Amino acid sequence: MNEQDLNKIKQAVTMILEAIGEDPSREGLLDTPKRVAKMYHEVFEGLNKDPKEYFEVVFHENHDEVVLVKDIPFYSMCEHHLVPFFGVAHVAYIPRDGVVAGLSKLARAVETTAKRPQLQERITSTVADAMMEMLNPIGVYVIIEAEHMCMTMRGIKKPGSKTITTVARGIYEHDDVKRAEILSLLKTN
Ligand SMILES: Nc1nc2c(ncn2[C@@H]2O[C@H](COP(=O)(O)OP(=O)(O)OP(=O)(O)O)[C@@H](O)[C@H]2O)c(=O)[nH]1
Ligand SMILES: [Zn+2]
Repeated sequence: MNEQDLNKIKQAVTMILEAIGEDPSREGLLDTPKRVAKMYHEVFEGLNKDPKEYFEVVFHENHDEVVLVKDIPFYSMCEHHLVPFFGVAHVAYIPRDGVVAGLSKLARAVETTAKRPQLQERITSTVADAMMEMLNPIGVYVIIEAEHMCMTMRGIKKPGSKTITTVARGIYEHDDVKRAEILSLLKTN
């Protein structure tokens, strides 16, 4: 985000403050437009990145069973209301021909994908598709559990409600046993 874009956000935030009946020149709000611009720069920085990048470097290891990184925390912004939704992602895949990714890269792909105006379904499928394309694994299974603040603090107001999305690619699309394996691994501590 360049200086011009940051200024656009600052102006917009000043206008919002005016529109809600606040006084943007009072002491507590003086730096708010600048702070919000900085925050948007941070929470939307995934817009400039492609999660596929993280899978450009791979290792070769003779491992042909599941690799699961679970409970990856993430924060995102709902694209309809620009309020947060957050939770955990579980990313599983079965390498093909020993092509494995660094474990942190699975978490990085989730984080980068989440840092945009998003839908939970799209985060789930983007991560799965990036891994399918770059690692050509036997299969990928991504599960995301999240709480949407647009459903808790406003609107329908259902605090505690959780949304779970799953995306299965490759073998996971039609292999119930393989999917059940992941679900049972998610239950273990
Ligand atoms: N599918 C999907 N829907 C989402 C997600 N985040 C928020 N939503 C929904 O997006 C919808 C937007 O609906 P609209 O009717 O256009 O907006 P609204 O009047 O503010 O809707 P309410 O939340 O029902 O008050 C709502 O039903 C939200 O719950 C998401 O990640 N995936
Ligand atoms: Zn929303």
